[in-house]
Amino acid sequence: MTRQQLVEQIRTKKSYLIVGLDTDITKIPKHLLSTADPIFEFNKQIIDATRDHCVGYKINTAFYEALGIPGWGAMEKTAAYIPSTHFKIADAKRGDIGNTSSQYAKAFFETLQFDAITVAPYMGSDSILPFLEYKDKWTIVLGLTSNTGARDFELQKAGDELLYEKVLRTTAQWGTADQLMFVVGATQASEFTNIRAITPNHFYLVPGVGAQGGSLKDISEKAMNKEVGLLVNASRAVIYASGGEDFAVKAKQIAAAYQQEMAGYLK
Ligand SMILES: O=C(O)c1cc(=O)[nH]c(=O)n1[C@@H]1O[C@H](COP(=O)(O)O)[C@@H](O)[C@H]1O
Repeated sequence: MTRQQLVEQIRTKKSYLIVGLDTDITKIPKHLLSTADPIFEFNKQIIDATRDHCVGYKINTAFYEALGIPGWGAMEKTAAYIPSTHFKIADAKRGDIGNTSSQYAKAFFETLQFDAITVAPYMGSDSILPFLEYKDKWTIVLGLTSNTGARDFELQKAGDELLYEKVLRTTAQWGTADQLMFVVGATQASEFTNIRAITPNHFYLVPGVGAQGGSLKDISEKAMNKEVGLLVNASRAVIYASGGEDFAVKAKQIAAAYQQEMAGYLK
């Protein structure tokens, strides 16, 4: 999906919501456990219920990998079920020596046909460049993450700047804003203005609203650019809005509420 298509979809729907499919077999409603593929069945109903309110889905691969082959199967089926109109993110946080990253890129961009993948920048340029060779796909580099551990490295000084600032400035040179995004945690409000100043044109994938307590208002007011430039993810707050048989109805209500709030922030 091109940047222009993404922006158009956001403008049309008045939403920059990404629904996170962090589907945990221990948290899905019990009545689904007797179906042939409970994880896929849950995702399918969540997608059907929320698709009008969001612009994409983020599959957190950990929840699928944890289940072995059945989990991988559910991920493949879910990825194929996501409508082609929607942005499809593999939240896999990969990155390794070059020839290994090439295989990760092939797995997620070609075999599973995701539009985007999250990658960790710690190993440097040769670990990221194989993803960026796919010019029509999106590489989403961890910038400033939402977790408390962001203080351990990302918010430490690296010379005369913070490590995350160095990551943003350096990786922004490796690809264009048409193929590179950054993860910016919604919980890191004090840094939003600075981050936008360093990377004025990039899209951000913003996790951390909902269950982690980040503010949709803060990120929207401080980091939106003229092309919106934000994809805000909510996982648990949407998909586990109810643990009962009405889970999809409740997920739709929460997704619609995010959409409505987002519509108010769009310039
Ligand atoms: O890359 C991510 O998506 C990510 C980066 C980050 O800094 N923080 C973060 O929470 N995430 C992911 O975003 C999702 C957040 O889930 P909820 O807190 O349930 O909305 C999970 O899939 C996390 O793995």
